[in-house]
Amino acid sequence: MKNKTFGSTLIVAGTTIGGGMLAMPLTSAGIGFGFTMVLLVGLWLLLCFSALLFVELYQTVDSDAGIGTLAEKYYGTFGRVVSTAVLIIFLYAILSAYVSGGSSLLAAFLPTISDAETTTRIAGVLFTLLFGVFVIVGTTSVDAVNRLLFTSKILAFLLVLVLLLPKVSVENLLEMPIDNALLISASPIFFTAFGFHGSIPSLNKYLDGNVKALRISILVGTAIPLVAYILWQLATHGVLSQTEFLQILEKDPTLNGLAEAAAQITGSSIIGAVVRIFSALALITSFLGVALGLLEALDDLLKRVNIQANRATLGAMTFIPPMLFAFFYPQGFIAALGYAGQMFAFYAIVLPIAMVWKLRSQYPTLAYRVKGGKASLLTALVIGVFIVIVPFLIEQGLLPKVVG
Ligand SMILES: N[C@@H](Cc1ccccc1)C(=O)O
Repeated sequence: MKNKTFGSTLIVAGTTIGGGMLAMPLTSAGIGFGFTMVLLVGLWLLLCFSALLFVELYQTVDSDAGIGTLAEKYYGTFGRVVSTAVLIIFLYAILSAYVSGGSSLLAAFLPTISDAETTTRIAGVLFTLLFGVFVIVGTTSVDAVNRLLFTSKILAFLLVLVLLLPKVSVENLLEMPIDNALLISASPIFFTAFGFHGSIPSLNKYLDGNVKALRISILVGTAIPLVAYILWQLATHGVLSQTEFLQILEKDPTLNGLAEAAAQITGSSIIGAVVRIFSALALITSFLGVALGLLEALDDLLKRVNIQANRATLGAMTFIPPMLFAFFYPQGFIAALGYAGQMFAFYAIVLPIAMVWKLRSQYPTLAYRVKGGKASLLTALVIGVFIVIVPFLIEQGLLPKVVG
């Protein structure tokens, strides 16, 4: 595959732009466009910074090391166990969510087999097999199919923008938050929307530990979602007034509600279909990146206990649990997803900061070091930990509720 840096950039962007993007406009309905921009840029900085910390860390280990191996290097067996558990549970939970989303999408195109539930289960197996194969074959094949799917996703998105942007009114964009605290309540959703960090080890391996290439992939690969999110918020906030937006939320606080409203306002009958195509592609490209990260996290774990599993076995371990979960115990992964923000914040913010803290005293002269010194490490840590607490504050009634 030619130009792996380009491919890796698209895998970062493809994994990042997923379900989070679809939830964002509903979550920020009461915030107004201006303040939503502040949230977007701030969280992009935070998550891009933490991803670059992994680049710094990878200078000190083999290019095929997983996050567990990194954690063991700096925090011993305890580090390995905690980070592996958190990472794997998180990736299983969101992969289950993607399998379940993918199965209902695909089921709509299949004839009914026996009954609706069986059809959905069969669709889930087909969906997983269809896209899982690329993951099992390897990063090169994920790169190839992701280029195609990501390009289609961007085209669908551009079409949505073409339909919506002419209807944007500046007045809508200038609306202020109905409650400033909503900005904080919305932060966990925006935070995970910039997530892709479980896939960094796979990409580092794919790029043979090339620091510059990984850095570029992360910088450009997260800048693409930032631009897409800004345009998406511009379109949705600009087309709907805050009152209209909040009314939709009361009626149907899902993507369907949003697509419906957009269809009414633009008078376009195809917008609903285009939004749905876009969301299917968002789901598939995220599925690919997350599954790749999970497969290699399992590989890293097995190697540690001296088991050399081939990719087919790793594939079975990656895909069978989410399928079973999605079909037989959906409550289980929904419960796990409830803690997605916390698990994600742990392995994507707290863990790399803790590791880099040690790394900088052990290796003071490494070629690449993320700018900002201790002050930015501490600031990122405080913000990361605070975001973890937000859902609890909402539960306690100390912060207003948002949809997401
Ligand atoms: N950013 C992804 C979610 C995700 C978070 C963390 C890692 C991988 C994926 C989405 O919006 O759907």
